[in-house]
Amino acid sequence: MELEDVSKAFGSTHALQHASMELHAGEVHCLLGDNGAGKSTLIKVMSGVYVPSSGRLLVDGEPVTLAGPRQAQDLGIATVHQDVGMIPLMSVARNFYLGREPNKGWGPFRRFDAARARATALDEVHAMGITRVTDANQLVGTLSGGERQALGIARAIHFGAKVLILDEPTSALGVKEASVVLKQIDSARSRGLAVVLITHNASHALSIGDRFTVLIQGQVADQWARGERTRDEVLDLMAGGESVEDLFEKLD
Ligand SMILES: Nc1ncnc2c1ncn2[C@@H]1O[C@H](COP(=O)(O)OP(=O)(O)OP(=O)(O)O)[C@@H](O)[C@H]1O
Repeated sequence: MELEDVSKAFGSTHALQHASMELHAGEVHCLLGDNGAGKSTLIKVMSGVYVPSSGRLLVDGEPVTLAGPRQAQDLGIATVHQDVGMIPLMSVARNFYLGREPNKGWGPFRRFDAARARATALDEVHAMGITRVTDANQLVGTLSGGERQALGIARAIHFGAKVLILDEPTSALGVKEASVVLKQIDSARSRGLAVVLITHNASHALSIGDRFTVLIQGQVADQWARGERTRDEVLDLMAGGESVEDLFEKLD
C-alpha cells in the first residue's frame, strides 16, 4: 500500500501536507511524531475514515478511493485502536466476532453459532500466545490491556487483514505487557502482513521497526530503513526536531 503526496486540511489547519509513505508485506513501518504531528490523520486516510484533500492512495499499485472504513476493511486494511473497540461486558468469543458473527441454520432458523465462535476464538487467541484465557466465555473486561490488544490483533488477522494499523498499542501498558504485544506484532509481520505502528516509545519503535516515518507539523520530516539512524537521532526527530538534550537542559 502506498500514500502518494497526500494532504488533508480541516478548514485552515493543514493536518497533513504532501505526505508519501510505502507499506510492504512482512514489514513493520513505524509512524513517529509529536502530539498533533498528523499521525492520526494519516492513518485515518489509510483506513478510509478521511478522504484526502489531495494526493492518492495505491493498493497493489492500483489507485483506490476509499469510500469509508467498511471498504478499507474489505480490502484487508484493519485498524486496532488503543481502546481496541471491544465491549468489556461481552465475552472473548462475542467480541472476537463483533459484527461478523458466524451463523448456523437456514432462513428463519439462522442463529449465532456460539459453539463455533467459542472454539475458533479460543484457537486464534492461543495461537497469538494469550494462554491465560482458557474459556471463550470469559468477559473481555477481565483481560489485561495487553491481552485486549492481542485479541484485537488476532481478530484482525483472522478476518484476513493484509495491512494492520496499530494506533499506540503499547502506550498504556507495562513493560511485560508491552513485550507481549510487540511479540504479536512480530508474529503478524512473519505472517506477511504490512504493519503500521504508531508509537511514542523510541525503544519499542527501534526494537521492532523495519522502516520509519517521522511527521513534524503534518509533513514527512524524515524516512529511513532500520539501521540508518542512531538512537539519539531518532529521539531528536521524535521530539519534533529538537535536541532531547536541549529539552532536558531547559528543565534545569
Ligand atoms: N477532525 C479535525 N478537525 C479539525 N482539526 C483536526 C481534526 N483532526 C485533527 N486535527 C488537527 O490536525 C492536526 C494533526 O492532528 P492529529 O490528530 O493527526 O495528530 P497526531 O499526530 O495523531 O497527534 P496525537 O499524538 O496527539 O494523537 C492537529 O493540529 C489537530 O488539531
